[in-house]
Amino acid sequence: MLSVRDAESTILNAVKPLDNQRDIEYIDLLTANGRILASPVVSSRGFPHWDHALMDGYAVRYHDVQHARADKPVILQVVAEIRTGDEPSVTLESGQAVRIFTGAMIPKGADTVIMQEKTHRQENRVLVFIAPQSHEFVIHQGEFYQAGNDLLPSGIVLSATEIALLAAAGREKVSVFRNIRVAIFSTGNELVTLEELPKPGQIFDSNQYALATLMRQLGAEVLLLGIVPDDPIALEQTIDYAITSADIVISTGGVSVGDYDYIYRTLASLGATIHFNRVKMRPGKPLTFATFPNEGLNYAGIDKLQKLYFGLPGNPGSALVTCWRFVQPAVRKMSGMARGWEGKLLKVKSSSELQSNGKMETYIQGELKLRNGECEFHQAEGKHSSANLVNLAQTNALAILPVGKTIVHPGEEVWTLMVKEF
Ligand SMILES: Nc1nc2c(c(=O)[nH]1)N[C@H]1C(S)=C(S)[C@@H](COP(=O)(O)OP(=O)(O)OC[C@H]3O[C@@H](n4cnc5c(N)ncnc54)[C@H](O)[C@@H]3O)O[C@H]1N2
Ligand code: MOO
Ligand SMILES: [Mg+2]
Repeated sequence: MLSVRDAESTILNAVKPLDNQRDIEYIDLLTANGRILASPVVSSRGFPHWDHALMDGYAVRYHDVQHARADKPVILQVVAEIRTGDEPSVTLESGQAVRIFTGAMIPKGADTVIMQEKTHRQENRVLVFIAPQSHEFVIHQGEFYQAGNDLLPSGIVLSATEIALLAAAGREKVSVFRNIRVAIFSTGNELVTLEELPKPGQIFDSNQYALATLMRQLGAEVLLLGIVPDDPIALEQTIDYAITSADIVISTGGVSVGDYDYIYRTLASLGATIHFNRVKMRPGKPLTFATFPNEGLNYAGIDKLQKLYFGLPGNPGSALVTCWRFVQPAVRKMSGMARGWEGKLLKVKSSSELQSNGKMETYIQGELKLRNGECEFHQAEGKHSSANLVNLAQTNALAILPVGKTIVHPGEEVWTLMVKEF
């Protein structure tokens, strides 16, 4: 059986990122939050654009004021005022000062700004009571960034700070990767939609809701294909449609060894390359991963990518854990993110005793909590079963017990996978 690490590398090796020429959109800056930059942004202006003042005060020549003292102020002639936004028309001569404001351009001849609190104004003269540092409160053109270099690299996720920088560079529109398209369906004769009333033996389909939510959080465009019965023909039709309509297909159920678990057989009959159908982990052992070559598929714009198929186990806990552990990194990589696809792993103290049979890499549901500024893992209190969605509702992290590890004592450190912000 494949280890979790090998399963992960098999998946990530199969993922080809979107193409930075073909798979792009040019969008308004205000709609770019969470999108991934498809090409580096270069600015033709440096940051800051001009030498400017960092304080309200007086622009001076350092040489004139270097010996100023409280008991021996230097007196300068105020020859002009430069308001923020004005282009200076004066050149400062020795013995002169210019009234200046935060953000205003420094006039030629000046090299230093003195805060107005350190001065005293007498009509058109200013008394300077303290010697500044040379170049104090002046920021120079290009000191943050020099024109022509990469201002932002491609492959980064845009958020408020990058969007602000793009605005500062005058970019109204930005080139980003298109959204990944993910098709999702549930399999199982026992499943009903939320509009139906479950008869004895039937349950509502919750997996599509879980997976659609997780995929949308990653910015994917979700195509919900509904509930498919445990029937090879219906499954074949759905999978065939799904792989021509999306970049990634996720199904739940039907991947174990039961007589009505048809996913493996259906994938094989459709000519998929099945990379694995068992992983040494709990929950999630029957996870199935396959790829479909791109030939013969003609969905406009996405026909050249290899399609990925994730057959997640039907148990709600297994479906979520395998999605967090494997599907999310794959989606991030395909989306064009340059790095940081893998889940966020955090080593913390466990406040609970954690147990495993030691045979499988075990993922234990629970919560990361801050206590006295330190992060701790608390095991979820309900019954631990991959069928227990109630337990999962407050889970924000999974503690990971590697193969061979049977117990983690309270106070001992354990690796956790963060699955929700907290
Ligand atoms: N003899 C064996 N039996 C099972 C094994 C095994 O190794 N030998 N593995 C177990 C493991 S581990 C898991 S996980 C499940 C996986 O089963 P399947 O992927 O085949 O899923 P189903 O049989 O279709 O369903 C399992 C379970 O999950 C419920 N389910 C399914 N879909 C949904 C949904 N969309 N929403 C909510 N709940 C769902 C379903 O009703 C079943 O209770 O197999 C074990 N068996
Ligand atoms: O390991 Mo299955 O994935 O019980 O739940
Ligand atoms: Mg089954």
